[in-house]
Amino acid sequence: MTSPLLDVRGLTKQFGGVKAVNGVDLSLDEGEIVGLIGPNGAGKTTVFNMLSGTLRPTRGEIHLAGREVTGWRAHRVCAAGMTRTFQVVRPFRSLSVTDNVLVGATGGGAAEGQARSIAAETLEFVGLAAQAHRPARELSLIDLKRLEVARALATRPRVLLLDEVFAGLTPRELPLAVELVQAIRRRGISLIVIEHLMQVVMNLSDRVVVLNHGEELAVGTPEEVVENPVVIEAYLGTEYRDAHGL
Ligand SMILES: Nc1ncnc2c1ncn2[C@@H]1O[C@H](COP(=O)(O)OP(=O)(O)OP(=O)(O)O)[C@@H](O)[C@H]1O
Repeated sequence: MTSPLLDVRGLTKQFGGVKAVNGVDLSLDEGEIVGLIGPNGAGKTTVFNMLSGTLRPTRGEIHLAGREVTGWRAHRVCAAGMTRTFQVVRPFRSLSVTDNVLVGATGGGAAEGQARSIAAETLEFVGLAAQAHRPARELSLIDLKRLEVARALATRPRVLLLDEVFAGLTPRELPLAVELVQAIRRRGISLIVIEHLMQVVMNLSDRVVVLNHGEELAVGTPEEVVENPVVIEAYLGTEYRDAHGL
């Protein structure tokens, strides 16, 4: 049996007396999309912060493509092939769209000339080529989300961690964002997606991991998870069950 691309064991983060994340195991196979869900404060963002190197785990191990990367800083984790987007997008607002993506490309280790071609190709891929020269502050919300994804993609990751990229989008925009994530996977990139919108989680995920109070409450296919009484009780609520005839 081959080992997963990302293999996380016993991941724990303690803030003072609070265990924000407590002994979480997580795996991600090549080409897989895993949905990470759970109530507010469940520990999802803290998991991403530890995986991407912005927070050092209190305990646990993170293995990426066979290498242990536990406690590595973000730029090293990124160079090893894993990067994230942020829930609240934070581009350099006065820089052009292209220059924002160049920051990602050079951060991923590309030299100047190569970074330019990566940036141009990535903007084309996410549908922002026509906006390349505009300052980031002029973009609409969906285009800012595209830019956030482009910045992360330009580092050429094998694993991309998406933190609520769908939040705030209109019902007409959601399918476009879902299609973008599917296109990213078709490029051979594996993804973990934090998401509150169950419609999106159900559409995208091969597997879903449910966190609650920092611990893993359930893991399974989207269908298994939404029918799990423990998940309904802790997160989805009986309204969800009734609305979907479960
Ligand atoms: N830097 C920090 N210092 C202290 N406590 C923190 C810190 N970061 C997060 N926490 C706490 O850790 C817990 C998990 O928070 P986290 O943001 O990871 O949850 P989440 O599942 O991402 O929530 P949301 O869905 O609201 O984004 C919360 O109780 C939060 O208050």
